[in-house]
Amino acid sequence: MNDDYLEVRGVCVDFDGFRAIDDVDLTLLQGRLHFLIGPNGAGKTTLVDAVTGLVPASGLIRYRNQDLLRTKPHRIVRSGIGRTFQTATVFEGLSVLQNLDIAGGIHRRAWRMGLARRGTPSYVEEALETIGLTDLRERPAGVLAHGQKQWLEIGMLLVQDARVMLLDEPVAGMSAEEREQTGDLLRRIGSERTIVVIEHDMEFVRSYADVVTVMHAGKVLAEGTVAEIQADPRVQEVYLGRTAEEADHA
Ligand SMILES: Nc1ncnc2c1ncn2[C@@H]1O[C@H](COP(=O)(O)OP(=O)(O)OP(=O)(O)O)[C@@H](O)[C@H]1O
Repeated sequence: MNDDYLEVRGVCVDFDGFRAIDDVDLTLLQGRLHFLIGPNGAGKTTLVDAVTGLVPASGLIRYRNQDLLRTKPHRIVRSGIGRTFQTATVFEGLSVLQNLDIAGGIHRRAWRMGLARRGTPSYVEEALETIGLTDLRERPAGVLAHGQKQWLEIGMLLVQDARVMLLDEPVAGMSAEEREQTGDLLRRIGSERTIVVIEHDMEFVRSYADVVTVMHAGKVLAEGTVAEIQADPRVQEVYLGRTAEEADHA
């Protein structure tokens, strides 16, 4: 196996004596769409916070032989790990292109020099193309549709050259069409990246997940394909049971 995977071993996060993440093990492989599901409060966002250095954690989180628990958040970004949050964090008053400029800060010098001579650098053009916003590049991000803002955020990770993308509920609030476009986008960019999606939308999980990890009360309850997860009685009890029942009545 190459070293392009994220390894989580025995990770714990405590908040004033409350154990929000409890001895979590995960191996996130490149080229698979990995989904993290579980009831509210299961610890999904906190786990992503631990990987990106936003909360202190114990245990081991390693990417490309780098120990992330001993790495500062901005260096974690530089080492190729990017994330989105539940609410979009684009700069609404700035254009799509300016948002990508800011996100590509690691490359900024090269771009500034390049801009004077050659216009928009190729990696920004590629990101615009990939997220489908080429024609909207001069638009203020604030006027974009909800789905387009989420795609811009993903574009911002692309220009950062994030090899690992941790996406917190990227399709929340999207129309069915936007969800499908997002799923296709994740498939395209996921073939050469490690992508982890926190998601509540089970229809979306069923359509796009290669691997699903179910969290409950800070622990990994189960891991497998959608079919394996759905057949697991422990998962049905804490989480999918409710969803499956709802699906039966739908
Ligand atoms: N900064 C914090 N201080 C104290 N407790 C926290 C903090 N952040 C999260 N928690 C608690 O940790 C637990 C896990 O929260 P987390 O947000 O990671 O869950 P989640 O699975 O992402 O839930 P949701 O699906 O609702 O987003 C919850 O009980 C939450 O209240």
